[in-house]
Amino acid sequence: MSENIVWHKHTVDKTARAKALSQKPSVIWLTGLSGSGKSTIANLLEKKLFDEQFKTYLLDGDNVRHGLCGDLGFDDKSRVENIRRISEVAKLFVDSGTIVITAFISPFEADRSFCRSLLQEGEFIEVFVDTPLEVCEQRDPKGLYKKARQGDIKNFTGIDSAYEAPSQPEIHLVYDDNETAEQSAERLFELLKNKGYL
Ligand SMILES: Nc1ncnc2c1ncn2[C@@H]1O[C@H](COP(=O)(O)OS(=O)(=O)O)[C@@H](OP(=O)(O)O)[C@H]1O
Ligand SMILES: Nc1ncnc2c1ncn2[C@@H]1O[C@H](COP(=O)(O)OP(=O)(O)O)[C@@H](O)[C@H]1O
Repeated sequence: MSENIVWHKHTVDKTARAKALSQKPSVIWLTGLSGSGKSTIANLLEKKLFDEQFKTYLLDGDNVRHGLCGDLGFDDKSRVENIRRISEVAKLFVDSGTIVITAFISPFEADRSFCRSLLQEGEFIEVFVDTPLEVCEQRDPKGLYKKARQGDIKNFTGIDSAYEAPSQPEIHLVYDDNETAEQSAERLFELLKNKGYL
């Protein structure tokens, strides 16, 4: 518990780091079903930001679950703990002056709100990658929906585990049948710029 632990205030703080990096640190939080395009779009978006000299870091569900959250499964309690840890890590990155992109299903509104509550006003940008379940299931890039339908995976989001869609995301990236992943990433990039988040 933290009752006997005192917070150290450092001389070099977030404001100084952000100024040195000439950018507005933030968390661009992508949420959506498995196969909705979070990882693909996040990856393409990071490349665009990187190419424009922004200092970024991408936290991705599958990767984080190999290390920091390698001990967690997919029951509701594990998902809550997963997002709690990621939120705290994202906050540290923001403190370092970085623009963080996250790509997690993050199915529960309360957990996404928790991350928002850790940050200052304007630092949390929720992006709803709103691809319908039928499309995600048809894509099935890792064959997981097939396994879930066969009963080989339990608690699969959208099948037998809940997804709570964001009610007021900063950006609602609505699925477009004719759009490539590159075009979706470009659309997101332009929305972030036009809304003044970058
Ligand atoms: N039961 C179940 N439900 C959903 N997803 C599953 C499951 N089992 C494994 N996977 C794979 O794990 C990835 C999701 O991890 P996340 O950390 O993003 O999930 S969560 O935010 O804690 O809900 C998810 O990655 P994405 O497909 O990129 O979303 C899946 O590849
Ligand atoms: N417009 C699009 N945006 C994102 N992904 C798309 C799009 N069109 C097709 N895809 C494909 O859909 C799949 C999405 O998988 P992925 O990015 O891993 O999703 P998630 O991280 O949400 O599970 C990839 O195979 C990607 O190439």
